[in-house]
Amino acid sequence: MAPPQGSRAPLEFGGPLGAAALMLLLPVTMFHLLLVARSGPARLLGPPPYLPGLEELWSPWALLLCLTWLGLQAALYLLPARKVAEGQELKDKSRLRYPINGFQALVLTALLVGLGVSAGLPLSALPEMLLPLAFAATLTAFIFSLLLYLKALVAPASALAPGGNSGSLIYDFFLGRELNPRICSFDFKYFCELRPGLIGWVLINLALLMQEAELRGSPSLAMWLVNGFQLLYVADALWYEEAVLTTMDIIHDGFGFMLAFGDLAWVPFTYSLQAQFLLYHPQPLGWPLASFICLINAVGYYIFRGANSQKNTFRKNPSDPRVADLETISTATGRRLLVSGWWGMVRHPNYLGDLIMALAWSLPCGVFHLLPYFYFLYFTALLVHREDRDERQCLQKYGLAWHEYCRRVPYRIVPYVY
Ligand SMILES: NC(=O)C1=CN([C@@H]2O[C@H](COP(=O)(O)OP(=O)(O)OC[C@H]3O[C@@H](n4cnc5c(N)ncnc54)[C@H](OP(=O)(O)O)[C@@H]3O)[C@@H](O)[C@H]2O)C=CC1
Ligand SMILES: CC(C)CCC[C@@H](C)[C@H]1CC=C2C3=C(CC[C@@]21C)[C@@]1(C)CC[C@H](O)C[C@@H]1CC3
Repeated sequence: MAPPQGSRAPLEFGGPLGAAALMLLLPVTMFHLLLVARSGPARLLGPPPYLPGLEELWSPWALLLCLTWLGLQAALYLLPARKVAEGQELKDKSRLRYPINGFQALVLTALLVGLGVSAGLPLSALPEMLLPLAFAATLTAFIFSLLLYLKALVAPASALAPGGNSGSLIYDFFLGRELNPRICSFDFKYFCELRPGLIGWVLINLALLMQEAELRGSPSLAMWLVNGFQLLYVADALWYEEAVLTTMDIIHDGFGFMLAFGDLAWVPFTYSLQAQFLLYHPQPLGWPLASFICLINAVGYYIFRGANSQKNTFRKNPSDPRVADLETISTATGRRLLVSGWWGMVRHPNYLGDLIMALAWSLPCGVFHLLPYFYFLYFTALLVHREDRDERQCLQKYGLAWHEYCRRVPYRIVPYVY
């Protein structure tokens, strides 16, 4: 299939071969983690305890649950929003509108789940269903990506993403062809990025906490910490939902298998790994160490939130008194770049904060297993790669001014290290 004119971009993720490998590797890794988390030795690098048969993976009930969850989140997305935000300018100079009601969806989901549990909904049975649920979510993501690929075939050229239209079927299916696939005002990518996966992640964490309470009389301190930290992270993402409109996922990447699988399966089933590990491998944790871990998470959150808010405030209104005194450099596009404050310390201070939090989420699981540190390791790789992609895009956008920024702020993520 010929690529549409004018939309050639350098291939990422190792081209079609890399995309094919990732499409296999990502689901295999997710199932591996789900299996080893519940096994005795819980070895990240060892073989899985056994290979599950199709009868253990496939359950029509799990698929029904998965689709009901998506339906519920879609219904909450369609409720009246406190605000409707405009996205970045598109190729055709138009701007899309997005409802800002993600936090409301989180609160309403919590109320519904609370009502359900008090009426006898067996939430603590969810951990037993993680394998078939993950399988159903993977299947859903695959079929959904296929439909998105087909939808893109009839989309106008102006609706296509810069990156996912190479002409290679595998590569484009993986990266996604259409930038903002929508039906009427329902934006699939924006919906998936923040709602079903992130809220599903905290729901799975809660179910694991409840099962631990059933098994051992009460949830452990380690389980409380992991639940609390990750709930804060998800609530923050939904509270500052508008900020996602300026991420490269929304502005640059198409919606294909990578994001569909990432949002619907990878996030809920692998980001809940620490809580899964703790259910099967309880870890003693005293208050002094717990307080120290809370401090690490607080430092990470302070940097993460401070950096993200500073940039978002500056991008919305550079004369805002909170950012007006910061030093900046001008670029040929008319937009300026911050060179003092958080963004003068390293070029991605928000990634640094995020990584510190990732470490704090693993520490309650002790230091004798590598498995709960998977998220930290994977996330380091993801952010280093993401940072590299972002730098290339910024260089393209800002040219010489970006070189000047790199000269003034030489470190990327960790001061004096990287
Ligand atoms: N938990 C998870 O799995 C993931 C979490 N994240 C988190 O999501 C958040 C968003 O991350 P992400 O979308 O990658 O990128 P960023 O929020 O870091 O945004 C990068 C953009 O910021 C702008 N920018 C860069 N430097 C400056 C500067 N000095 N002054 C002003 N603007 C600048 C540029 O865009 P422009 O100039 O066009 O505004 C650049 O493209 C982060 O906190 C990250 O840690 C991200 C990925 C996965
Ligand atoms: C599994 C693949 C290799 C990659 C999948 C990537 C996705 C899981 C992530 C891509 C960007 C994401 C962002 C977030 C969650 C993970 C994904 C979807 C946040 C919503 C997390 C909370 C932050 O506050 C904002 C993030 C934006 C990017």
